[in-house]
Amino acid sequence: MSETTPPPVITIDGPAGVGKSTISRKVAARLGFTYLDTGAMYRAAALFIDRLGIDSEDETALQHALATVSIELLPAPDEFSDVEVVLNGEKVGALIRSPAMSMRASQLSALPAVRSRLTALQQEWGKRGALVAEGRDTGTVVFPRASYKFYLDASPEIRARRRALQLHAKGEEVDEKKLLEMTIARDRQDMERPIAPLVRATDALLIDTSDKTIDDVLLVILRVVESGLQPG
Ligand SMILES: Nc1ncnc2c1ncn2[C@@H]1O[C@H](COP(=O)(O)OP(=O)(O)O)[C@@H](O)[C@H]1O
Ligand SMILES: Nc1ccn([C@@H]2O[C@H](COP(=O)(O)OP(=O)(O)O)[C@@H](O)[C@H]2O)c(=O)n1
Repeated sequence: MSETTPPPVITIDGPAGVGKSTISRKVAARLGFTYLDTGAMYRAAALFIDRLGIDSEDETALQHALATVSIELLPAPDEFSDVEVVLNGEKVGALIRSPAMSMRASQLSALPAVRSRLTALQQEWGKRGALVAEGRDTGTVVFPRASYKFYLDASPEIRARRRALQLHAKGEEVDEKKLLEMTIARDRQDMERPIAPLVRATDALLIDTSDKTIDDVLLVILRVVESGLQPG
């Protein structure tokens, strides 16, 4: 029996607010790949669990509930917008993007039942076509054999500032000091969890975006991908 080659996958991981979504959307648009926002799936799962009021310690109840949950990602209308997230038929985009939901998603994403279900759903996406996947563990756990892997980084201060500007542009009130504290706390939580922690894959290219524009970062990634230099 002949094995078919899986579609190509590019992974882009990194801490909160570093530019993963912005860059991934652009890379996907340039290459004609599908953009997979795995963080949006963790956010939707957190909302789902909280709405049901499941005890997060109850692994069996979590597994049972998550077995049938439907989390769809609809393509963003343009390369500047977030993907629309449909949770069991309901559009929940506006509900899952708040700083409070970011923290909640981070807490619940440490649970084994949540990780195993979402990882499986993400790997299904990988079978359907070429992907740019972004999150925390896309290069380490979800797609360890990805064709190209990138890890974006920048100081917490720079990331909190970018996030503050982003929320401000949406007309939201922002306490930048609090945002910085939350960014640091969330990174620590994501990096210190035992399962699929945020860590650079040994074969991922590290890009420090602190002094780079969005276009600079895009160019670095496209150069690597188009030159075919990074082995999968
Ligand atoms: N290199 C960069 N320079 C300046 N701003 C950036 C850069 N990369 C991303 N941004 C901005 O930072 C904010 C957060 O980016 P986003 O892509 O949402 O991060 P993430 O998906 O990693 O949380 C957005 O407003 C985005 O436009
Ligand atoms: N592959 C992923 C993606 C997100 N997550 C979790 O989901 C949370 C929200 O992810 P996100 O990518 O939407 O967050 P931002 O980086 O956009 O702020 C993270 O803080 C992680 O705890 C994860 O555990 N694994």
